[in-house]
Amino acid sequence: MPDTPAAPDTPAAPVLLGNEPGSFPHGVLAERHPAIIRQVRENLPYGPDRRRALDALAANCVEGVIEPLSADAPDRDRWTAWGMDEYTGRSWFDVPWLWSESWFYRRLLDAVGWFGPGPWHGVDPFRPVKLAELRSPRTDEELDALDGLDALSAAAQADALLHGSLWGNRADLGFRLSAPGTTPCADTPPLVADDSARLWSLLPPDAGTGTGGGTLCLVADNAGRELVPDLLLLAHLLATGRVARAVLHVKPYPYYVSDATPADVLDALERLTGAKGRAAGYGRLLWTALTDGRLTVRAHPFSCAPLPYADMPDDLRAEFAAATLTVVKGDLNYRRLVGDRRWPATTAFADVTAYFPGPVAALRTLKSDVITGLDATVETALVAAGDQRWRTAGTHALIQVRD
Ligand SMILES: O=P(O)(O)OC[C@H]1O[C@](O)(CO)[C@@H](O)[C@@H]1O
Repeated sequence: MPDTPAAPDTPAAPVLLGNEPGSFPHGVLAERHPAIIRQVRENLPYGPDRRRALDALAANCVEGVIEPLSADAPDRDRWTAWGMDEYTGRSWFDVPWLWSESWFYRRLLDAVGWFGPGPWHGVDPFRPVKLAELRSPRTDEELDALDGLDALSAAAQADALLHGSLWGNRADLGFRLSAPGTTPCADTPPLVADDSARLWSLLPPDAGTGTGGGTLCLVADNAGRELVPDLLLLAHLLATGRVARAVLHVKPYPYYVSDATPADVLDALERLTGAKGRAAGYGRLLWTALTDGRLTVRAHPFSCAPLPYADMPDDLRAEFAAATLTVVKGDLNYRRLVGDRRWPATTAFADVTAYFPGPVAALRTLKSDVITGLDATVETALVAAGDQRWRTAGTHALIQVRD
């Protein structure tokens, strides 16, 4: 399988595995995945066959080994190219953590009958939790707060929407299964890196007016309370002429519990168009932009690949190369962007993303060990403030740009 180093000129750090008891990746494989299966079992009335399959997966993912997809699996060839044969027979804990996690979600879809011919074909096992979040009063509050933006300067409005999209990444349903009630850490500033000025310099107002304006790719992460502010940001960028077109990349199938799929985009859009005030206006703008082609939704198979973006296929590479800026959202996408490795925290973000075919920005709250691009002073302060939970608790965030 491909194993392109994220940055040919930077010595590659070791790839993260899940086989170290007590480590964060080990906890995800040993505890979070079984908890996700229990949640899926409770949230939909699956029949005995599906329940048996879920129980079998619960045992296999903790105690078993990787078993190949069935011969008639529609994506068997793709997974073969992504390393399935190489890892068959190995413990889930002994292969790259990134690979193992993606494999979990792929096998979960088998267990619930997503690909099968039966009644559960195409039914998102995470839909109940996604919808509950989208319909929650918290979402109403966030949409109502948008009307307060009118009192701000244009620059402050843009920053508010950028930060809404950034911190929306904390609303991750899988994450909350094992990190309930995390609160921002008062000891160190919540933003560990802030390249927002560089980001805005790449998207000047009105650069997108006329026919030759720029395209923004936004590689989305979670549905619901992250996707809503992502859409608001896109609407604002289109409305202010900072971009002429936007491409929203989502997952082709349910993944990492709350990751956004095309169906989730429609649900979020409905939430916006059904809202009041500025939110509704943005909803209508996005609806029109979808119909006239200024906004497109992509669900590329590689979006669910268990591999870093350094291994992206040529068609995706060409898309990102043509964009004025690609904004990559969330923790998992960050791991895939820089490579899921034990980088020293001060490793230059520009070095580990040098392979990326165009300007790229990461908007991420920190929910796993991987981190790059920190100033040494920031790292020292974070470490001095206590334990290493700043890396994983979602209390800190970053905006990093490589142009
Ligand atoms: O939704 P996000 O921001 O990608 O976070 C998902 C993260 O949750 C985990 O599943 C566990 O932290 C990570 O593997 C992953 O990076």
